[in-house]
Amino acid sequence: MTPDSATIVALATAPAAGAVGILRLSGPAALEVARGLAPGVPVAPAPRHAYLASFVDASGAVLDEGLFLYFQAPRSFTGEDVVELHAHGSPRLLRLLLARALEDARVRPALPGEFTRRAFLHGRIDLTRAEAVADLVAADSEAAVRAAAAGLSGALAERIRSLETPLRELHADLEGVLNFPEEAEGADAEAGSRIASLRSVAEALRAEVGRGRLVRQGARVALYGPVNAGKSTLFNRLVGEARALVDDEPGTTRDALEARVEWDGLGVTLYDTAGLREAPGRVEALGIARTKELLAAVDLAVLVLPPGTSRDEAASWTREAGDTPVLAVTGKCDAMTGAGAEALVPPRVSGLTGEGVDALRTSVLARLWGGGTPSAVALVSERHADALRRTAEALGRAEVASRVSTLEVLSGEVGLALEALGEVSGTSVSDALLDTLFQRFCIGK
Ligand SMILES: Nc1nc2c(c(=O)[nH]1)N(C=O)[C@@H](CNc1ccc(C(=O)N[C@@H](CCC(=O)O)C(=O)O)cc1)CN2
Ligand SMILES: Nc1nc2c(ncn2[C@@H]2O[C@H](COP(=O)(O)OP(=O)(O)OP(=O)(O)O)[C@@H](O)[C@H]2O)c(=O)[nH]1
Ligand SMILES: [Mg+2]
Repeated sequence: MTPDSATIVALATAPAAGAVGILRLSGPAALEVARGLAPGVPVAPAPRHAYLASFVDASGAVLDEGLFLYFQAPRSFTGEDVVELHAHGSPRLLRLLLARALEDARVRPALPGEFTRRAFLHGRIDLTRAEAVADLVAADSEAAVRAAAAGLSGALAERIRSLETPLRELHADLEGVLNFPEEAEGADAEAGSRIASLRSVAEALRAEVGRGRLVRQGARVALYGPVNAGKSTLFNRLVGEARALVDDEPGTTRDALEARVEWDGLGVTLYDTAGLREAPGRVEALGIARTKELLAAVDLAVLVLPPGTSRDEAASWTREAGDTPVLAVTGKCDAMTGAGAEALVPPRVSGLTGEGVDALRTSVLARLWGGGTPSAVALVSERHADALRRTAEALGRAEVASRVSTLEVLSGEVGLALEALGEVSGTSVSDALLDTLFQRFCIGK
Protein backbone atom coordinates (compact mmCIF):
# COMPACT_ATOMS: atom_id res chain seq x y z
CA MET A 1 0.00 0.00 0.00
CA THR A 2 2.89 2.40 0.54
CA PRO A 3 3.91 4.19 -2.63
CA ASP A 4 7.32 3.30 -4.00
CA SER A 5 10.12 5.86 -3.79
CA ALA A 6 10.52 6.33 -7.53
CA THR A 7 10.07 9.78 -8.90
CA ILE A 8 7.42 9.69 -11.59
CA VAL A 9 7.05 11.91 -14.64
CA ALA A 10 4.38 12.41 -17.28
CA LEU A 11 2.82 15.06 -19.45
CA ALA A 12 -0.06 16.58 -17.52
CA THR A 13 -1.61 18.03 -20.67
CA ALA A 14 -3.08 16.25 -23.69
CA PRO A 15 -0.48 15.19 -26.30
CA ALA A 16 -1.68 17.69 -28.87
CA ALA A 17 -0.53 21.12 -29.95
CA GLY A 18 -1.84 23.79 -27.61
CA ALA A 19 -0.92 27.08 -26.00
CA VAL A 20 0.78 25.48 -23.01
CA GLY A 21 1.98 21.95 -22.25
CA ILE A 22 2.88 20.77 -18.77
CA LEU A 23 5.46 18.22 -17.70
CA ARG A 24 4.91 17.10 -14.13
CA LEU A 25 7.29 15.26 -11.79
CA SER A 26 6.46 13.86 -8.37
CA GLY A 27 8.76 12.21 -5.85
CA PRO A 28 11.94 12.81 -3.88
CA ALA A 29 14.12 13.56 -6.91
CA ALA A 30 11.61 15.86 -8.61
CA LEU A 31 13.35 19.12 -7.76
CA GLU A 32 16.86 17.96 -8.61
CA VAL A 33 15.85 16.40 -11.91
CA ALA A 34 13.74 19.39 -12.94
CA ARG A 35 16.57 21.75 -12.12
CA GLY A 36 18.70 19.74 -14.53
CA LEU A 37 16.27 20.85 -17.23
CA ALA A 38 16.05 24.41 -15.89
CA PRO A 39 19.45 25.20 -14.39
CA GLY A 40 18.66 28.88 -14.00
CA VAL A 41 16.24 28.16 -11.16
CA PRO A 42 17.66 28.57 -7.62
CA VAL A 43 18.84 25.41 -5.80
CA ALA A 44 16.15 26.02 -3.19
CA PRO A 45 13.34 27.69 -5.10
CA ALA A 46 10.49 29.31 -3.20
CA PRO A 47 7.63 26.79 -3.12
CA ARG A 48 4.55 27.68 -5.17
CA HIS A 49 6.37 30.52 -6.90
CA ALA A 50 6.31 30.65 -10.70
CA TYR A 51 9.86 31.17 -12.03
CA LEU A 52 10.40 32.14 -15.65
CA ALA A 53 13.17 29.81 -16.80
CA SER A 54 14.96 28.43 -19.83
CA PHE A 55 14.54 24.72 -20.43
CA VAL A 56 17.72 23.25 -21.90
CA ASP A 57 18.98 20.03 -23.47
CA ALA A 58 21.95 17.99 -22.17
CA SER A 59 24.46 20.30 -23.85
CA GLY A 60 22.83 23.41 -22.43
CA ALA A 61 21.15 24.51 -25.65
CA VAL A 62 17.85 26.27 -24.99
CA LEU A 63 14.76 24.32 -26.04
CA ASP A 64 12.11 26.62 -24.65
CA GLU A 65 11.37 29.35 -22.18
CA GLY A 66 8.64 28.53 -19.70
CA LEU A 67 7.43 28.52 -16.13
CA PHE A 68 8.93 26.42 -13.34
CA LEU A 69 6.68 25.65 -10.41
CA TYR A 70 7.84 23.83 -7.26
CA PHE A 71 5.47 22.37 -4.66
CA GLN A 72 7.30 21.27 -1.56
CA ALA A 73 6.13 18.06 0.16
CA PRO A 74 3.68 17.64 1.72
CA ARG A 75 1.93 20.74 0.32
CA SER A 76 1.32 19.44 -3.18
CA PHE A 77 -1.31 17.54 -5.11
CA THR A 78 0.40 14.18 -4.44
CA GLY A 79 1.76 15.05 -0.99
CA GLU A 80 5.29 14.56 -2.40
CA ASP A 81 7.74 17.04 -3.88
CA VAL A 82 6.20 18.10 -7.19
CA VAL A 83 7.66 20.19 -9.98
CA GLU A 84 5.76 21.39 -13.02
CA LEU A 85 7.40 22.71 -16.15
CA HIS A 86 4.93 24.82 -18.09
CA ALA A 87 6.33 24.85 -21.62
CA HIS A 88 4.88 25.92 -24.92
CA GLY A 89 2.37 23.31 -26.06
CA SER A 90 4.46 21.57 -28.70
CA PRO A 91 4.10 17.79 -28.46
CA ARG A 92 7.57 17.22 -29.92
CA LEU A 93 9.22 19.67 -27.51
CA LEU A 94 7.41 18.07 -24.56
CA ARG A 95 8.63 14.62 -25.61
CA LEU A 96 12.21 15.97 -25.61
CA LEU A 97 11.77 17.32 -22.10
CA LEU A 98 10.13 14.09 -20.96
CA ALA A 99 12.99 12.01 -22.40
CA ARG A 100 15.52 14.20 -20.61
CA ALA A 101 13.79 13.73 -17.26
CA LEU A 102 13.74 9.97 -17.84
CA GLU A 103 17.51 9.87 -18.34
CA ASP A 104 17.85 10.10 -14.56
CA ALA A 105 17.80 6.59 -13.01
CA ARG A 106 15.54 7.76 -10.19
CA VAL A 107 12.79 8.68 -12.62
CA ARG A 108 10.29 6.45 -14.41
CA PRO A 109 7.14 7.16 -16.45
CA ALA A 110 3.99 7.49 -14.35
CA LEU A 111 1.37 4.77 -14.65
CA PRO A 112 -2.21 5.80 -15.50
CA GLY A 113 -3.70 7.62 -12.52
CA GLU A 114 -0.49 7.35 -10.51
CA PHE A 115 -0.34 11.01 -9.44
CA THR A 116 -3.89 10.72 -8.08
CA ARG A 117 -3.10 7.32 -6.57
CA ARG A 118 -0.19 8.86 -4.69
CA ALA A 119 -2.46 11.69 -3.53
CA PHE A 120 -4.74 8.97 -2.10
CA LEU A 121 -1.91 6.93 -0.55
CA HIS A 122 -0.55 10.06 1.14
CA GLY A 123 -3.97 10.83 2.58
CA ARG A 124 -4.49 14.03 0.58
CA ILE A 125 -7.82 12.80 -0.78
CA ASP A 126 -10.05 9.82 -0.06
CA LEU A 127 -11.05 7.32 -2.72
CA THR A 128 -14.38 8.97 -3.59
CA ARG A 129 -12.54 12.21 -4.36
CA ALA A 130 -9.88 10.41 -6.39
CA GLU A 131 -12.67 8.84 -8.44
CA ALA A 132 -14.33 12.24 -8.82
CA VAL A 133 -11.12 13.47 -10.48
CA ALA A 134 -11.55 10.77 -13.15
CA ASP A 135 -15.26 11.53 -13.44
CA LEU A 136 -14.52 15.20 -13.96
CA VAL A 137 -11.96 14.51 -16.67
CA ALA A 138 -14.43 12.20 -18.43
CA ALA A 139 -17.49 14.43 -17.91
CA ASP A 140 -19.21 15.27 -21.19
CA SER A 141 -22.29 17.09 -19.98
CA GLU A 142 -22.80 20.01 -17.65
CA ALA A 143 -24.58 17.78 -15.12
CA ALA A 144 -21.62 15.37 -15.16
CA VAL A 145 -19.20 18.25 -14.56
CA ARG A 146 -21.25 19.62 -11.66
CA ALA A 147 -21.80 16.23 -10.05
CA ALA A 148 -18.09 15.35 -10.33
CA ALA A 149 -17.15 18.75 -8.90
CA ALA A 150 -19.40 18.08 -5.92
CA GLY A 151 -17.68 14.71 -5.47
CA LEU A 152 -14.29 16.38 -5.71
CA SER A 153 -15.19 18.78 -2.95
CA GLY A 154 -16.16 15.82 -0.78
CA ALA A 155 -19.96 15.57 -1.08
CA LEU A 156 -19.99 11.78 -1.37
CA ALA A 157 -17.13 11.41 1.13
CA GLU A 158 -19.23 13.36 3.62
CA ARG A 159 -22.26 11.13 3.13
CA ILE A 160 -20.15 8.01 3.53
CA ARG A 161 -18.61 9.44 6.67
CA SER A 162 -22.06 10.14 8.12
CA LEU A 163 -22.66 6.41 7.83
CA GLU A 164 -19.19 5.20 8.78
CA THR A 165 -18.85 7.24 11.99
CA PRO A 166 -22.00 5.98 13.76
CA LEU A 167 -21.27 2.46 12.51
CA ARG A 168 -17.80 2.64 14.02
CA GLU A 169 -19.29 3.92 17.28
CA LEU A 170 -21.78 1.09 17.36
CA HIS A 171 -19.00 -1.41 16.72
CA ALA A 172 -16.94 0.10 19.54
CA ASP A 173 -19.93 -0.05 21.89
CA LEU A 174 -20.53 -3.71 21.07
CA GLU A 175 -16.86 -4.61 21.47
CA GLY A 176 -16.85 -2.68 24.75
CA VAL A 177 -19.70 -4.74 26.14
CA LEU A 178 -18.00 -7.93 24.94
CA ASN A 179 -14.63 -7.12 26.47
CA PHE A 180 -15.66 -5.20 29.59
CA PRO A 181 -19.17 -6.42 30.36
CA GLU A 182 -19.19 -4.68 33.78
CA GLU A 183 -18.07 -1.18 32.76
CA ALA A 184 -19.83 -1.01 29.41
CA GLU A 185 -23.09 -2.50 30.56
CA GLY A 186 -26.01 -1.25 28.50
CA ALA A 187 -23.91 0.23 25.69
CA ASP A 188 -25.48 -2.31 23.36
CA ALA A 189 -28.99 -1.13 24.15
CA GLU A 190 -31.00 -0.19 21.09
CA ALA A 191 -28.44 -1.97 18.87
CA GLY A 192 -31.26 -3.38 16.73
CA SER A 193 -32.82 -0.02 15.97
CA ARG A 194 -29.45 1.67 15.46
CA ILE A 195 -28.58 -1.01 12.92
CA ALA A 196 -31.94 -0.68 11.17
CA SER A 197 -31.55 3.04 10.67
CA LEU A 198 -27.95 2.74 9.44
CA ARG A 199 -29.04 0.06 7.05
CA SER A 200 -31.68 2.29 5.52
CA VAL A 201 -29.09 5.04 5.06
CA ALA A 202 -26.84 2.56 3.21
CA GLU A 203 -29.76 1.40 1.06
CA ALA A 204 -30.76 4.97 0.19
CA LEU A 205 -27.25 5.81 -0.90
CA ARG A 206 -27.01 2.64 -2.91
CA ALA A 207 -30.28 3.45 -4.67
CA GLU A 208 -28.63 6.53 -6.21
CA VAL A 209 -26.45 4.39 -8.46
CA GLY A 210 -29.01 4.58 -11.26
CA ARG A 211 -29.03 8.36 -11.25
CA GLY A 212 -25.25 8.35 -10.95
CA ARG A 213 -25.02 6.27 -14.09
CA LEU A 214 -27.46 8.54 -15.95
CA VAL A 215 -25.41 11.62 -15.09
CA ARG A 216 -22.05 10.00 -15.86
CA GLN A 217 -22.92 8.28 -19.10
CA GLY A 218 -25.97 10.24 -20.14
CA ALA A 219 -29.43 8.81 -20.69
CA ARG A 220 -30.36 6.66 -23.70
CA VAL A 221 -33.70 7.46 -25.27
CA ALA A 222 -35.13 5.77 -28.38
CA LEU A 223 -37.97 6.90 -30.61
CA TYR A 224 -39.96 3.93 -31.87
CA GLY A 225 -43.36 3.04 -33.23
CA PRO A 226 -45.21 2.04 -36.39
CA VAL A 227 -43.74 2.87 -39.79
CA ASN A 228 -44.35 6.34 -41.15
CA ALA A 229 -45.49 7.78 -37.78
CA GLY A 230 -43.09 10.72 -38.07
CA LYS A 231 -40.25 9.40 -35.88
CA SER A 232 -37.41 10.60 -38.07
CA THR A 233 -38.99 14.02 -38.53
CA LEU A 234 -39.34 14.30 -34.75
CA PHE A 235 -35.78 13.01 -34.25
CA ASN A 236 -34.43 15.72 -36.56
CA ARG A 237 -36.45 18.33 -34.70
CA LEU A 238 -35.17 17.15 -31.31
CA VAL A 239 -31.57 17.05 -32.53
CA GLY A 240 -31.88 20.41 -34.25
CA GLU A 241 -30.59 19.30 -37.64
CA ALA A 242 -31.68 17.13 -40.55
CA ARG A 243 -29.81 13.99 -39.56
CA ALA A 244 -32.32 11.31 -40.52
CA LEU A 245 -33.85 10.71 -43.93
CA VAL A 246 -37.56 11.46 -44.08
CA ASP A 247 -39.94 10.18 -46.69
CA ASP A 248 -43.62 9.40 -47.03
CA GLU A 249 -42.77 5.84 -47.99
CA PRO A 250 -43.22 3.58 -44.94
CA GLY A 251 -40.01 1.78 -43.98
CA THR A 252 -37.64 4.65 -44.76
CA THR A 253 -35.39 4.22 -41.70
CA ARG A 254 -33.45 0.96 -41.66
CA ASP A 255 -30.35 1.30 -39.47
CA ALA A 256 -30.86 2.96 -36.11
CA LEU A 257 -29.37 6.45 -35.98
CA GLU A 258 -27.99 8.12 -32.89
CA ALA A 259 -27.27 11.69 -31.87
CA ARG A 260 -25.98 13.19 -28.65
CA VAL A 261 -27.83 16.15 -27.17
CA GLU A 262 -27.75 17.93 -23.83
CA TRP A 263 -31.07 18.78 -22.17
CA ASP A 264 -31.07 20.78 -18.94
CA GLY A 265 -27.41 19.85 -18.60
CA LEU A 266 -28.10 16.14 -18.85
CA GLY A 267 -26.40 14.23 -21.66
CA VAL A 268 -28.92 12.32 -23.75
CA THR A 269 -28.18 9.90 -26.57
CA LEU A 270 -31.20 9.93 -28.80
CA TYR A 271 -31.96 7.07 -31.21
CA ASP A 272 -34.13 7.04 -34.29
CA THR A 273 -35.20 3.51 -35.18
CA ALA A 274 -36.71 1.53 -38.02
CA GLY A 275 -40.51 1.65 -37.86
CA LEU A 276 -42.22 -1.56 -36.82
CA ARG A 277 -44.66 -3.40 -39.04
CA GLU A 278 -45.77 -6.88 -40.02
CA ALA A 279 -44.38 -8.46 -43.17
CA PRO A 280 -41.48 -6.13 -43.92
CA GLY A 281 -38.94 -6.75 -46.66
CA ARG A 282 -35.72 -8.59 -45.86
CA VAL A 283 -33.47 -5.60 -45.11
CA GLU A 284 -36.25 -3.84 -43.29
CA ALA A 285 -36.72 -6.94 -41.10
CA LEU A 286 -33.08 -6.65 -40.05
CA GLY A 287 -33.75 -3.03 -39.06
CA ILE A 288 -36.78 -4.08 -37.05
CA ALA A 289 -34.75 -6.72 -35.19
CA ARG A 290 -32.23 -4.03 -34.35
CA THR A 291 -34.99 -1.73 -33.09
CA LYS A 292 -36.14 -4.43 -30.68
CA GLU A 293 -32.60 -5.00 -29.39
CA LEU A 294 -32.14 -1.30 -28.85
CA LEU A 295 -35.48 -0.93 -27.08
CA ALA A 296 -34.34 -3.43 -24.49
CA ALA A 297 -31.17 -1.43 -23.81
CA VAL A 298 -32.40 2.16 -23.48
CA ASP A 299 -33.51 4.04 -20.36
CA LEU A 300 -36.70 5.32 -21.96
CA ALA A 301 -38.60 4.48 -25.14
CA VAL A 302 -40.68 7.23 -26.73
CA LEU A 303 -43.52 5.63 -28.65
CA VAL A 304 -44.56 7.81 -31.59
CA LEU A 305 -48.07 7.00 -32.79
CA PRO A 306 -49.99 8.23 -35.80
CA PRO A 307 -53.06 10.37 -35.07
CA GLY A 308 -56.18 8.37 -34.39
CA THR A 309 -54.46 5.35 -32.86
CA SER A 310 -56.89 3.51 -30.59
CA ARG A 311 -56.21 2.81 -26.94
CA ASP A 312 -55.91 -0.92 -27.65
CA GLU A 313 -53.47 -0.38 -30.49
CA ALA A 314 -51.42 1.98 -28.32
CA ALA A 315 -51.31 -0.63 -25.55
CA SER A 316 -50.09 -3.28 -27.94
CA TRP A 317 -47.34 -0.98 -29.30
CA THR A 318 -46.31 -0.23 -25.72
CA ARG A 319 -45.75 -3.94 -25.09
CA GLU A 320 -43.13 -3.98 -27.88
CA ALA A 321 -40.75 -2.15 -25.52
CA GLY A 322 -40.79 -5.02 -23.03
CA ASP A 323 -39.52 -3.91 -19.60
CA THR A 324 -38.29 -0.52 -20.80
CA PRO A 325 -40.40 2.41 -19.59
CA VAL A 326 -42.48 3.94 -22.38
CA LEU A 327 -43.62 7.48 -22.97
CA ALA A 328 -46.31 7.48 -25.68
CA VAL A 329 -46.98 10.52 -27.86
CA THR A 330 -49.22 11.21 -30.80
CA GLY A 331 -47.22 12.57 -33.71
CA LYS A 332 -48.22 14.72 -36.68
CA CYS A 333 -50.62 16.59 -34.42
CA ASP A 334 -50.62 19.51 -36.86
CA ALA A 335 -52.48 17.29 -39.31
CA MET A 336 -55.17 16.20 -36.88
CA THR A 337 -58.73 17.00 -37.73
CA GLY A 338 -62.11 15.86 -36.45
CA ALA A 339 -61.99 12.49 -34.74
CA GLY A 340 -58.18 12.45 -34.84
CA ALA A 341 -58.05 15.64 -32.83
CA GLU A 342 -59.45 13.79 -29.84
CA ALA A 343 -56.45 11.53 -29.87
CA LEU A 344 -56.57 8.98 -27.13
CA VAL A 345 -52.86 9.21 -26.49
CA PRO A 346 -51.57 12.52 -25.16
CA PRO A 347 -49.25 14.36 -25.36
CA ARG A 348 -49.27 15.53 -28.93
CA VAL A 349 -46.28 16.60 -30.95
CA SER A 350 -45.46 17.62 -34.46
CA GLY A 351 -41.96 17.11 -35.75
CA LEU A 352 -42.96 19.18 -38.76
CA THR A 353 -44.04 22.36 -36.92
CA GLY A 354 -42.27 21.83 -33.61
CA GLU A 355 -45.52 21.98 -31.66
CA GLY A 356 -45.33 20.13 -28.33
CA VAL A 357 -41.62 19.39 -28.73
CA ASP A 358 -40.49 21.45 -25.71
CA ALA A 359 -43.18 19.78 -23.62
CA LEU A 360 -41.96 16.39 -24.84
CA ARG A 361 -38.41 17.23 -23.78
CA THR A 362 -39.70 18.21 -20.35
CA SER A 363 -41.70 14.98 -20.03
CA VAL A 364 -38.70 12.90 -21.07
CA LEU A 365 -36.54 14.56 -18.41
CA ALA A 366 -39.25 14.13 -15.80
CA ARG A 367 -39.53 10.43 -16.64
CA LEU A 368 -35.77 9.98 -16.44
CA TRP A 369 -35.42 11.98 -13.24
CA GLY A 370 -38.69 12.30 -11.46
CA GLY A 371 -37.68 15.81 -10.40
CA GLY A 372 -34.55 17.28 -8.80
CA THR A 373 -31.52 18.66 -10.58
CA PRO A 374 -29.17 16.20 -12.27
CA SER A 375 -26.15 18.15 -11.05
CA ALA A 376 -27.03 17.58 -7.38
CA VAL A 377 -26.69 13.82 -7.75
CA ALA A 378 -24.18 11.88 -5.68
CA LEU A 379 -22.06 10.01 -8.20
CA VAL A 380 -22.51 6.57 -6.70
CA SER A 381 -20.67 4.22 -9.03
CA GLU A 382 -21.27 0.50 -9.60
CA ARG A 383 -18.24 -0.11 -7.40
CA HIS A 384 -19.68 2.00 -4.58
CA ALA A 385 -23.09 0.38 -4.98
CA ASP A 386 -21.56 -3.08 -4.72
CA ALA A 387 -19.74 -2.18 -1.49
CA LEU A 388 -22.93 -0.56 -0.14
CA ARG A 389 -24.91 -3.68 -0.99
CA ARG A 390 -22.50 -5.81 1.03
CA THR A 391 -22.68 -3.25 3.84
CA ALA A 392 -26.47 -3.41 3.86
CA GLU A 393 -26.45 -7.21 3.71
CA ALA A 394 -24.13 -7.46 6.71
CA LEU A 395 -26.35 -4.99 8.57
CA GLY A 396 -29.37 -7.10 7.66
CA ARG A 397 -27.71 -10.14 9.20
CA ALA A 398 -26.69 -8.01 12.20
CA GLU A 399 -30.31 -7.00 12.68
CA VAL A 400 -31.37 -10.64 12.81
CA ALA A 401 -28.44 -11.44 15.11
CA SER A 402 -29.49 -8.66 17.48
CA ARG A 403 -32.69 -10.60 18.10
CA VAL A 404 -31.69 -14.25 17.96
CA SER A 405 -27.95 -14.54 18.33
CA THR A 406 -24.99 -13.80 20.58
CA LEU A 407 -23.28 -10.45 20.96
CA GLU A 408 -20.17 -11.91 19.29
CA VAL A 409 -22.09 -12.75 16.14
CA LEU A 410 -23.80 -9.37 16.15
CA SER A 411 -20.54 -7.48 16.55
CA GLY A 412 -18.90 -9.65 13.90
CA GLU A 413 -21.53 -8.69 11.35
CA VAL A 414 -21.23 -5.00 12.21
CA GLY A 415 -17.46 -5.36 11.71
CA LEU A 416 -18.06 -6.88 8.27
CA ALA A 417 -20.40 -4.03 7.38
CA LEU A 418 -17.66 -1.56 8.35
CA GLU A 419 -15.12 -3.37 6.25
CA ALA A 420 -17.34 -3.35 3.15
CA LEU A 421 -18.14 0.33 3.67
CA GLY A 422 -14.43 1.09 4.03
CA GLU A 423 -13.95 0.12 0.40
CA VAL A 424 -15.94 3.17 -0.68
CA SER A 425 -13.80 5.78 1.04
CA GLY A 426 -10.67 3.64 0.91
CA THR A 427 -10.17 3.10 4.65
CA SER A 428 -10.09 -0.64 3.88
CA VAL A 429 -8.89 -1.34 0.39
CA SER A 430 -6.57 -3.78 -1.38
CA ASP A 431 -3.79 -3.08 -3.87
CA ALA A 432 -5.70 -5.11 -6.43
CA LEU A 433 -8.73 -2.87 -6.05
CA LEU A 434 -6.57 0.24 -6.40
CA ASP A 435 -4.99 -1.25 -9.52
CA THR A 436 -8.33 -1.74 -11.27
CA LEU A 437 -9.59 1.59 -10.08
CA PHE A 438 -6.69 3.72 -11.28
CA GLN A 439 -6.30 1.85 -14.55
CA ARG A 440 -9.23 3.78 -15.96
CA PHE A 441 -7.40 7.07 -15.39
CA CYS A 442 -5.33 8.57 -18.12
CA ILE A 443 -1.55 8.83 -17.94
CA GLY A 444 -0.46 12.03 -16.27
CA LYS A 445 -3.56 12.26 -14.07
N1 LIG B 1 -0.95 23.18 -12.99
C1 LIG B 1 -1.78 22.35 -12.39
N2 LIG B 1 -3.10 22.58 -12.43
C2 LIG B 1 -3.95 21.74 -11.79
C3 LIG B 1 -3.48 20.60 -11.10
C4 LIG B 1 -2.08 20.40 -11.06
O1 LIG B 1 -1.58 19.42 -10.48
N3 LIG B 1 -1.27 21.30 -11.71
N4 LIG B 1 -4.38 19.75 -10.48
C5 LIG B 1 -4.13 18.41 -10.25
O2 LIG B 1 -4.93 17.53 -10.45
C6 LIG B 1 -5.70 20.27 -10.17
C7 LIG B 1 -5.61 21.12 -8.93
N5 LIG B 1 -5.46 20.30 -7.78
C8 LIG B 1 -4.56 20.52 -6.78
C9 LIG B 1 -4.86 20.06 -5.51
C10 LIG B 1 -4.03 20.32 -4.46
C11 LIG B 1 -2.85 21.02 -4.67
C12 LIG B 1 -1.96 21.34 -3.53
O3 LIG B 1 -0.90 21.90 -3.70
N6 LIG B 1 -2.38 21.03 -2.33
C13 LIG B 1 -1.65 21.28 -1.11
C14 LIG B 1 -1.71 22.73 -0.70
C15 LIG B 1 -3.06 23.26 -0.47
C16 LIG B 1 -3.10 24.74 -0.15
O4 LIG B 1 -2.07 25.31 0.18
O5 LIG B 1 -4.20 25.30 -0.21
C17 LIG B 1 -2.18 20.41 0.00
O6 LIG B 1 -3.22 19.82 -0.19
O7 LIG B 1 -1.48 20.33 1.00
C18 LIG B 1 -2.52 21.44 -5.95
C19 LIG B 1 -3.37 21.19 -7.00
C20 LIG B 1 -6.24 21.04 -11.32
N7 LIG B 1 -5.27 22.00 -11.84
N1 LIG C 1 -48.13 16.82 -41.26
C1 LIG C 1 -47.09 16.20 -40.75
N2 LIG C 1 -46.40 15.30 -41.48
C2 LIG C 1 -45.34 14.68 -40.93
C3 LIG C 1 -44.93 14.96 -39.62
N3 LIG C 1 -43.86 14.19 -39.34
C4 LIG C 1 -43.62 13.46 -40.45
N4 LIG C 1 -44.48 13.76 -41.41
C5 LIG C 1 -44.52 13.16 -42.75
O1 LIG C 1 -44.77 11.79 -42.64
C6 LIG C 1 -43.97 11.03 -43.51
C7 LIG C 1 -43.09 10.03 -42.72
O2 LIG C 1 -42.21 10.77 -41.89
P1 LIG C 1 -40.93 10.13 -41.24
O3 LIG C 1 -40.38 11.09 -40.28
O4 LIG C 1 -40.01 9.60 -42.29
O5 LIG C 1 -41.61 8.91 -40.48
P2 LIG C 1 -40.91 7.67 -39.76
O6 LIG C 1 -41.75 7.31 -38.58
O7 LIG C 1 -39.49 7.94 -39.50
O8 LIG C 1 -41.04 6.53 -40.85
P3 LIG C 1 -40.21 5.17 -41.01
O9 LIG C 1 -38.77 5.47 -40.89
O10 LIG C 1 -40.57 4.73 -42.38
O11 LIG C 1 -40.72 4.24 -39.98
C8 LIG C 1 -43.15 12.05 -44.29
O12 LIG C 1 -43.78 12.31 -45.51
C9 LIG C 1 -43.16 13.28 -43.42
O13 LIG C 1 -43.03 14.48 -44.14
C10 LIG C 1 -45.66 15.93 -38.86
O14 LIG C 1 -45.38 16.24 -37.71
N5 LIG C 1 -46.74 16.50 -39.47
MG1 LIG D 1 -37.79 7.03 -40.07
